Amino acid sequence: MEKRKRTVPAVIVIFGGTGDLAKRKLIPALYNLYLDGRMPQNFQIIGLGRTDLENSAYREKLFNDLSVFSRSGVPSLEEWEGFACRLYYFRSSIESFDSYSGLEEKIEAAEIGFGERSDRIFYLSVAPRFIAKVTENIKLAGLADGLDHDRIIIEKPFGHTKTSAVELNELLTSSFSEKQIYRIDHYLGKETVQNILSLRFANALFEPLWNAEYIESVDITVAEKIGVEGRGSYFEAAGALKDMIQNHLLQILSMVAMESPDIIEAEHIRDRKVELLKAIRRIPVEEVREFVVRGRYGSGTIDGKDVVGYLEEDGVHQDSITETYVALNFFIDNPRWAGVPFFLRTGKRLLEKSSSVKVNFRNQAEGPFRDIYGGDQLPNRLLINLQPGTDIRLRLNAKKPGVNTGLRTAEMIFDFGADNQYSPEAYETLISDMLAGDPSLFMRADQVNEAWDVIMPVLDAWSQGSDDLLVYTAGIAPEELIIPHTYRTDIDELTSRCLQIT
Ligand SMILES: NC(=O)C1=CN([C@@H]2O[C@H](COP(=O)(O)OP(=O)(O)OC[C@H]3O[C@@H](n4cnc5c(N)ncnc54)[C@H](OP(=O)(O)O)[C@@H]3O)[C@@H](O)[C@H]2O)C=CC1
Ligand SMILES: O=C1O[C@H](COP(=O)(O)O)[C@@H](O)[C@H](O)[C@H]1O
Repeated sequence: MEKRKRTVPAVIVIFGGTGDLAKRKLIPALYNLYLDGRMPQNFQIIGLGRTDLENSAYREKLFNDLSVFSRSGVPSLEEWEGFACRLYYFRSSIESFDSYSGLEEKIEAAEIGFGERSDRIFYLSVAPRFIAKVTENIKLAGLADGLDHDRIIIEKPFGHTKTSAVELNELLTSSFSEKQIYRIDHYLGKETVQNILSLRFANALFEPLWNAEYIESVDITVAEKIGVEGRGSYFEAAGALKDMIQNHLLQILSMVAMESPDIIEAEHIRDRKVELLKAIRRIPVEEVREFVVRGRYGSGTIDGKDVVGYLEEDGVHQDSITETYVALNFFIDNPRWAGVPFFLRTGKRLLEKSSSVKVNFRNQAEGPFRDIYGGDQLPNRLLINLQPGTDIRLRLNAKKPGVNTGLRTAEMIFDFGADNQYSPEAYETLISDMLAGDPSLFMRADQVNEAWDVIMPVLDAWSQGSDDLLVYTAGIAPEELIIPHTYRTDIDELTSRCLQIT
């Protein structure tokens, strides 16, 4: 790991400094960057919320949160004190313009201590409905100037439809330049997701085969064990399609399927991703039920413990039609992928946490081994485990040992974690890049808009009725969940999938 002390001071204002994301991801990421010597020499963090807290109580709360959520475990008192003395709380309402002059005083006080103007970073870790108001107030109060050193970070979901995302982008770009806006998709900060591009484009092995001639289908799965974890009211308005597919899974799909960028540089990569998103065939609204399946978890058992169904979660309406599982079958209309089904699925309250990409190569049953192929032999498959496992497994057919011509399947395994001693959390990578002014791993406006365009027909179809919403038992294995009937393939475990949704 390269350690660099940044020389320009920074004030980081976290709108939503008392929220779930701040406690579980943002503060741990900032603390670990501090431990790793990757924060600026001078910095201050100002957490903002309505909760009544003194600085000391805020620090104490974050110490307790860090102890639970940080990859570095319980902070040592010495290291914590070095960090905590740069941590402040500002109680205020983000909707009231008056509170922004108080915030300005806090920022300026920090800058007086630094002896110079700092980079001012505004992290909007608040519900999407606040984003327009907060950015407007930051601008009106003159907290940020038009130069690149002041930045605004926007959490997902970015908008709630394509139209609202376009409007939000227009509003943001009327106050800030594109270089100042960092739209987060934390999956892009994951090492294993970034490695998809290295695997594809730094190896002569895969790229010549990475097309419809050799690949039969691609599965992208993000399975979660957790439920909505107290975020019921947020999830009610989102659902798995907007919460996961519109952003994380479409970004993974873009990296798996995009054309090669000329060089590994932000704009080149983003251009190729946008082209890919544009090439995804839009599912006609009247065909959505054939290509998309949705479900909601009922009660069940996970790790031997009973868990409640989605409808019993706090903040969820009794007549909710929100989906916690979705599976879609996409096609990509370009020469590379003609006719290859891409199958994306994600769900909460499944048997285990497991995210992967499976690239299923075509069957070689017609080759010279045709008489002995079959039985235990399976087509080649590249399995890219993204989390929590972080390995890449290439399934091969090899000679059976002994005096015969038989075949057996074998696996070549590369364990991404084994040689990777420094393994930052996604938010560490993203915050560090943002502090350095590097937008490569952030979403450009046109990427966000295209991703919405891909899912809009599904939202439109779902707005017409919900009798296709199925209920599954919490704790079920993802393979046992129903998939769109358009997704047909002969390959191994998919054939054993059965309908378990009741
Ligand atoms: N939590 C997660 O795992 C993830 C969250 N996100 C996104 O991050 C953002 C934040 O989510 P999350 O932390 O879960 O949300 P929470 O509901 O946990 O937190 C909301 C925060 O906003 C503050 N807030 C709400 N209203 C006001 C107001 N009027 N004035 C001042 N502060 C206010 C709350 O402060 P207080 O309660 O003190 O008033 C609290 O700090 C959302 O956009 C979400 O979609 C994205 C990915 C994952
Ligand atoms: O953005 C989100 O992601 C998490 C899953 O993130 P992971 O890094 O743990 O895979 C998901 O639980 C949450 O609902 C969603 O908003």
